[in-house]
Amino acid sequence: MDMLTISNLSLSFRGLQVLTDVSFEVNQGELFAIIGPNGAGKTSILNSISGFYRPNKGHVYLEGLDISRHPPYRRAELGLGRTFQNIALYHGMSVLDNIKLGAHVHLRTGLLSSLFYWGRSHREEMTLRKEIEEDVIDFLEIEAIRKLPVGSLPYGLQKRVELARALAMRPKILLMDEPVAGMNAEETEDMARFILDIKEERNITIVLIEHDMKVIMDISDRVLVLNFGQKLAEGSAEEVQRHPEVIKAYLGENKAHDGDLSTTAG
Ligand SMILES: Nc1ncnc2c1ncn2[C@@H]1O[C@H](COP(=O)(O)OP(=O)(O)OP(=O)(O)O)[C@@H](O)[C@H]1O
Repeated sequence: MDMLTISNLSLSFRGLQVLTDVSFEVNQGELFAIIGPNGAGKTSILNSISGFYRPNKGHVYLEGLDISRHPPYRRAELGLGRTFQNIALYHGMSVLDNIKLGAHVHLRTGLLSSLFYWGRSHREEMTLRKEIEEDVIDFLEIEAIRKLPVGSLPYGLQKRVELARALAMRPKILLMDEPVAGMNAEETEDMARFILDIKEERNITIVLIEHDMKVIMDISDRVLVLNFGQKLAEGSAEEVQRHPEVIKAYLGENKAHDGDLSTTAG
């Protein structure tokens, strides 16, 4: 079964058509990239998947379950994790406290049961919390900065902390909006390696928006190309790179005259 199915999604804002009949599937364990020119609707797709936007038409299925009407917090509980284009962290708080905000999604006991069974549930919660935090901190190699305020860290590390918080939610699928935007070459390389590790070692499905074509070529299994809110092409990075419509729309018309123009599904 697909991890994520997007079926005939259409979205508009006050007459502005942002997405038109977009459909695609993401397989379990896959790294699926969405690319396209500025304003093509990439972030709007992520927002529709995570529930921040309500599409006018279409459905979103997570492991076959129709979550189209679920609010964002419910989708997060079901395993949808998310990182943002602009870092969404509490800058005055420590790295560890920011990560804790992610881990709390998975605490089993609600407030009421905590009042009745405080001793046991509290201990369980603390153990679970600690396990998740330690695991994520270790995995992303941020042990040395755990006590520092996020605002004092260089940009690349802040992005890594944001990723840590998303992982602390134990997602089945992680939506990432431009994870390497604004990073220098070394930070980009580190982040690309962590994204691959998340997929390969943790078996987490990833949907990624990115403008950095080298990163796309290096790490993605499949690529969807959007243009003016519509699907233009879908295939391997190699395939979409050679697709004439993609070259025309996205990579620059001049390239349409070199090389192989063999096509893939559109
Ligand atoms: N909340 C909103 N209200 C009104 N218009 C919106 C809203 N969100 C997105 N749009 C519009 O939808 C279109 C697609 O925007 P979106 O951010 O999804 O594109 P994008 O492909 O992610 O662009 P970029 O690569 O520049 O981030 C744009 O014209 C944008 O102005």
